[in-house]
Amino acid sequence: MTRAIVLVLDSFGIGATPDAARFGDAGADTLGHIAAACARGACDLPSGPGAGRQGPLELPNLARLGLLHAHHASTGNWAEGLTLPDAVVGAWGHARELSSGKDTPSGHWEIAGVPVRFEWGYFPNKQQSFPPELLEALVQEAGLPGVIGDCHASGTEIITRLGEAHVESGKPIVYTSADSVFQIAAHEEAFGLERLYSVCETARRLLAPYNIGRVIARPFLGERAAGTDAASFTRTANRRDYSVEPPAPTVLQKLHDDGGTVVGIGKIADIYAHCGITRTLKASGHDALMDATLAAMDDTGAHSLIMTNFVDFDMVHGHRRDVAGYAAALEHFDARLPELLGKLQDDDLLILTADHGCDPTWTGTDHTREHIPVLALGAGLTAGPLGARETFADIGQSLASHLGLAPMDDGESFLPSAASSTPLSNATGGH
Ligand SMILES: O=P(O)(O)O[C@H]1O[C@H](CO)[C@@H](O)[C@H]1O
Ligand SMILES: [Mn+2]
Ligand SMILES: [Mn+2]
Repeated sequence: MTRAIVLVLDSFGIGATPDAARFGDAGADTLGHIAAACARGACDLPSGPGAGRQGPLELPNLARLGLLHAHHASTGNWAEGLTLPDAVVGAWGHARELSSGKDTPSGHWEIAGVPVRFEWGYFPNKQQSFPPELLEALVQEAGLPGVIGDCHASGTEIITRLGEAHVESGKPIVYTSADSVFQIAAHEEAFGLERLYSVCETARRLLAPYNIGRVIARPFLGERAAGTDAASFTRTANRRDYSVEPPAPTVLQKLHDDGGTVVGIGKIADIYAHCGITRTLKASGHDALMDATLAAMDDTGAHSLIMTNFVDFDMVHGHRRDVAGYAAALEHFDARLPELLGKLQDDDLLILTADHGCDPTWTGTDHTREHIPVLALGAGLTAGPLGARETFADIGQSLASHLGLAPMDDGESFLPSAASSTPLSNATGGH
């Protein structure tokens, strides 16, 4: 009953990579800087989302899997204020990225054994970011009255700034970031959700010559409150990503082609451009994503991969530079981990990891080039260090080995060559 469960904590970096300076990210450390802010009392949340969180960061279950040791190996520092576990039960390490970008598809594809060795196209951070001929073609082919935006922006800031102009004019808001991305924001009701998706599909087609990784639909709702100047626009859960296909078959594709089952939860199917996905479970919010993961563990049989992307760390907290919210989300995720550990079966391999960093204390609103944690349990692994991994693809190679697939072209497996028969129930103390 060989299964693998991969949880991607989107943007949960554990310290800058050796090449971070090239990205302006030398010194970035998502976990370390959140921990430091919590330790100095800067992340107390008396009310609102995450209410009740206060003081030093507490991640006892992730710490037992080796998170703090992995962060220490990555940065040379112990994350401030966290309690070291009595015993580490997992195999832990940190990995650097071979891919040229620090974006979500690159990170996920490399985790699945396929690094991105080519350079993506990017749009410059200047007044008019997009080529005029591209926007003209989009307006023409999608039958739009025009577009507004045309710049680098944070998605929440730009709808606050331009939401009303969009609703009044019917012109969608187009913007980008340090990622290889073309994002389109539009009001779900005033503009229409299906119409927004259709405009995104047109954009996806027109962007082919520009080598852009993703088009993202960013629907929102809200209005200007009557009699005031305050407009409140909020993004909805109906975001949709239109990624190009991975440059080579990922371990998901290989498992799928081998007759296995690949369950993609949350954004996973979109990120892999629906390549190699057997079943998609959509869910919004970390609780629903965790619930869907637990349900999938209950009803997914042998020769399978369950992969979940926990997007709110990145989308709701990292890009918003919301340090306290990120801390609360981590603690909430940690508190739910025992439920998942309790469902592991003896032949399961569990991997917790990330796809890039998004240090909420860093300048700007973009991702940060960081090591990712590699926390693994099962498949004959013994508790202890996996060392500094040269590529995220070591995860994909380990998955291929665990699932009995032909080796991937990249990456080195960290599983013991002949998996020992140490049952998971012994390693986790009964979980
Ligand atoms: O600011 P928002 O719209 O959340 O966008 C962020 O999310 C996108 C995907 O990670 C990135 O391109 C970044 O710009
Ligand atoms: Mn991401
Ligand atoms: Mn992001």
